Amino acid sequence: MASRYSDLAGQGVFITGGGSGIGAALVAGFAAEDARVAFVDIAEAESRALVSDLDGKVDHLPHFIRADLRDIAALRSAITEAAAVLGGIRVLVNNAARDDRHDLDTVEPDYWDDNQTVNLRPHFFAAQAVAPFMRQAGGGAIVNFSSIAYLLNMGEFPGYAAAKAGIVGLTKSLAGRLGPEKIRVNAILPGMVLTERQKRLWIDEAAIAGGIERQCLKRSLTADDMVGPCLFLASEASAAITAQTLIVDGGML
Ligand SMILES: NC(=O)c1ccc[n+]([C@@H]2O[C@H](COP(=O)([O-])OP(=O)(O)OC[C@H]3O[C@@H](n4cnc5c(N)ncnc54)[C@H](O)[C@@H]3O)[C@@H](O)[C@H]2O)c1
Repeated sequence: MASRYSDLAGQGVFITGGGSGIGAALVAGFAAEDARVAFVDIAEAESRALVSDLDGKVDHLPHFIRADLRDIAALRSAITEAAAVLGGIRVLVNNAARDDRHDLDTVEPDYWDDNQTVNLRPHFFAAQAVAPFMRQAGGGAIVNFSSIAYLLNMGEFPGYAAAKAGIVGLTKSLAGRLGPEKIRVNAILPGMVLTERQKRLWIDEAAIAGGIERQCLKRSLTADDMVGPCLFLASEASAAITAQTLIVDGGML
């Protein structure tokens, strides 16, 4: 892939949930810009396969760290390790999530807490942990993955939807706090993106057809469709953009 954002070359980039789905496309996309990438995931086999697959194709081979984002100590230690390996961190992409379906009538407090511990809490603590490295670098960019799902009144995942709405509030608050230090914070709201997990668990042919029917663009979105918008928000091409949400849904909303 031709380099589109040359200022990203050599920059340290930390991505959560980079082992599969959109995260894997982001790892490959930043690496293709010659960025130095580290990513965390719990999916070890997929993460190691991704690194092997990129071997020989990119200048800086991405660095995988196994870490469960529910464990904040492990997340902090992964960010410290990444900064040492990459020579600093200038970009954070909070991508990981778990969109498990759950029913209003049966959710218990433990489930709710665990859901937020994956879908919202790490976003704050990753930002807190990368901020010192971004200050050292003279600035940085944080991209948080939210979702259009919280705008669609979907009843099957209230905890996930609440977290995705929370990410937008978090994005705006962090942008206010970190803007004076030249750290920009924005959110991407993907639409229906056909990752392997989505196809395996939730999206059948009828759902795909229904989604395309609602979109202006009459094709399915792929993980690669999220890469350009994320590179843009990470790069100096968007130097004056912060506290914003970018909807990437093929025109569904
Ligand atoms: N796919 C879509 O249609 C869609 C739509 C809207 C928003 N999004 C958002 O885009 C982002 C990526 O979505 P995706 O579809 O690629 O998801 P995915 O489930 O395919 O991948 C998420 C990755 O995060 C990892 N992960 C999950 N829990 C983790 C944990 N506790 N610790 C470390 N890693 C963990 C998984 O192993 C996986 O590699 C998410 O924030 C999601 O909410 C996706």
